[in-house]
Amino acid sequence: MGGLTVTGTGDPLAFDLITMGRIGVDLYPLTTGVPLAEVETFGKFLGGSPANVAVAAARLGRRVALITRTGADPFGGYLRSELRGFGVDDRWATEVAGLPTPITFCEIFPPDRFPLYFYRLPKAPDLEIAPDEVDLEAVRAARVFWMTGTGLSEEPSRAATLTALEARARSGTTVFDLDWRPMLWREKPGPYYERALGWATVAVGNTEECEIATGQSRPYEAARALLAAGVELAVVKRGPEGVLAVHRDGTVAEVPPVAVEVVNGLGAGDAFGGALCHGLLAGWELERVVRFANAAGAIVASRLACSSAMPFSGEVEEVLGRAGGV
Ligand SMILES: Nc1ncnc2c1ncn2[C@@H]1O[C@H](COP(=O)(O)OP(=O)(O)O)[C@@H](O)[C@H]1O
Ligand SMILES: O=C(O)C[C@@H](O)[C@H](O)C(=O)COP(=O)(O)O
Repeated sequence: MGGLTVTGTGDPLAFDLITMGRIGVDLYPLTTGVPLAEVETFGKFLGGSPANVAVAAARLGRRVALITRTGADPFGGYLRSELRGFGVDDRWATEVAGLPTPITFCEIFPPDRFPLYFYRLPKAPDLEIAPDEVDLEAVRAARVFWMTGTGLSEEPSRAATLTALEARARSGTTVFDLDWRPMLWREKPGPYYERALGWATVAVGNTEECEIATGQSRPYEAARALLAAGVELAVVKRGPEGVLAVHRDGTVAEVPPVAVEVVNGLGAGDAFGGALCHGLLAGWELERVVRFANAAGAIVASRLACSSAMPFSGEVEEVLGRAGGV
């Protein structure tokens, strides 16, 4: 099977990747294995899954922008400055008056328990992205467009996300990150996930997210159900068990995990996502794309932070070399 081709409009100013959705400040304990009630020192990081994916791809040398909203407050300013520092274009990371920039705490209990606590009330500014504010020309021109399940949880973000998807009309590579954060939903996600799947060419999710999207949680069944829902490539992230990717043309890549000592599993999925975009943009064979993303995910699982922990290409290649990768 040949490489996976990402087509674009040929516009030299087009972004390699535009991600759309939430951003926030991650306030993560600087001590691990300690309950939140007893933590005394926290680190402040740019967070929010699609923001992390944008940072991950920028670290790998891609031209990236993020469509999001922050509060009109000092944390909003901090996030824009961080985006620029990470090399992510912040022109569409604008402010919403009257809503605070969200913050997210977590607890870190390695190797496999990392509960998240979202502070997004009364409403997260990123859910205020409106359809008429989205630069559809830029969205259409981007070689890869990435949106998330959480962006579908409330209006007007839901309409804006679906408008962006429809504008792409399945051209280029359009990724639906099945990203399921149940505490951020007040409705059943099924109908909205189904509509988004109809516009996506790639679906990525962990087994729980695949079950929400398709009713199937076993990797092969889930991948088949995602393909049946319309995508060309189904990617099932399996945490410490690695990854399964199945392409509509019959190509399968099943990759075991890279062994690491886990510090904080949060952010692994986003590292994986940014690296997946990078590999698809590079036109690599599916096996190489998935191995690269798998290694990027493992690297971030071995680090405390999410955004600032995203690996550079050389770091991923080094891990692949040690693991005997392709
Ligand atoms: N403990 C781990 N050891 C090795 N690789 C991991 C580990 N956790 C995650 N990864 C890698 O990162 C990918 C994404 O992590 P996962 O936890 O499945 O996603 P999410 O954070 O979205 O739930 C996995 O498919 C795997 O490639
Ligand atoms: O946006 C979130 O869901 C939480 C983020 O703030 C955080 O950076 C994170 O947990 C990312 O984790 P992942 O989606 O599991 O990679």
